Amino acid sequence: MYRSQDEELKRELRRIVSARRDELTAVQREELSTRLAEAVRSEALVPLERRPGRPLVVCVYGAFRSEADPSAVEAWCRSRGHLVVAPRIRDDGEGMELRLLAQAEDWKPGRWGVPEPDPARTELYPLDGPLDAVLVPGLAFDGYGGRLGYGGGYYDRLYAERAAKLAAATAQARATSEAEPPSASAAGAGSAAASEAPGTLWLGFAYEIQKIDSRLPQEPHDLPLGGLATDAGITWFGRGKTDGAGSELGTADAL
Ligand SMILES: Nc1nc2c(c(=O)[nH]1)N(C=O)[C@@H](CNc1ccc(C(=O)N[C@@H](CCC(=O)O)C(=O)O)cc1)CN2
Ligand SMILES: Nc1ncnc2c1ncn2[C@@H]1O[C@H](COP(=O)(O)OP(=O)(O)OP(=O)(O)O)[C@@H](O)[C@H]1O
Repeated sequence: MYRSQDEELKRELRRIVSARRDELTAVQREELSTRLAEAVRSEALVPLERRPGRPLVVCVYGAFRSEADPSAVEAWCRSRGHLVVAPRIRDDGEGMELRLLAQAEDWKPGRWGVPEPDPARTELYPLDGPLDAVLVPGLAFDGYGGRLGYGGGYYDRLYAERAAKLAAATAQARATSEAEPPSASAAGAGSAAASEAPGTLWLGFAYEIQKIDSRLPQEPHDLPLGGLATDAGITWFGRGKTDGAGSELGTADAL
């Protein structure tokens, strides 16, 4: 079967970087994940706390295989009264939904053993609801916003579905406000777009050893990361890296 050069390269990189990650011992993974969580807290979330007049909403994931573990970020968010959400692969397998994780016990192993919010214990969170930061897992990252995942395209689709919903909500709010100016009721049912929430920070979350020097192949459907957090700190990737929820974020000076 025909396979493009990029697909071949991605396959090879997935193999190399996951092997490198698998070499970390459990103790090393824990130490590096602690450092990573500290970087995310101090360089991204604490600055974001200055922004909304509401608790932050932060999307984490449950680590599997030898992934960097965001559970310290999760615990910190709860201790500050912020909301924690996480993605779950929908029953149709075609995409992901977000669910509100009220407590650390709400995880359970899902498809492929990937931890996900237990659908029996957690509430759905609207895809176009306020979302301040999304920690994005991956196998390999470059220093230019490129990301390589397991190849399901799940995070790319989550980004695209949210952006489409936000765009629809914005169009709806605009149509309503044109119909009945300048009524406050035109704000449009509490969606992030209508409430003019600043954009969502899509932040890669990985060990420094997952960063590669060369540029990863990029495709139009790849989600635009605002930054990459590693145990060595956060690299920011310029402006306009949001899902369309409002003003741009993802540069340190925009925070
Ligand atoms: N913690 C975590 N959660 C996540 C992701 C992730 O990378 N990390 N994902 C990021 O998108 C999604 C899950 N994506 C995954 C995609 C493939 C496989 C997997 O095991 N694939 C098999 C091959 C399966 C096949 O080809 O049929 C394999 O690699 O052996 C696992 C997770 C959603 N949740
Ligand atoms: N917005 C989208 N709508 C439909 N399909 C998509 C979308 N984005 C990505 N895909 C599909 O997902 C597949 C995998 O994409 P890619 O190789 O970029 O995954 P990945 O980013 O490595 O994986 P993941 O996000 O699951 O970690 C591609 O075949 C692509 O067509």
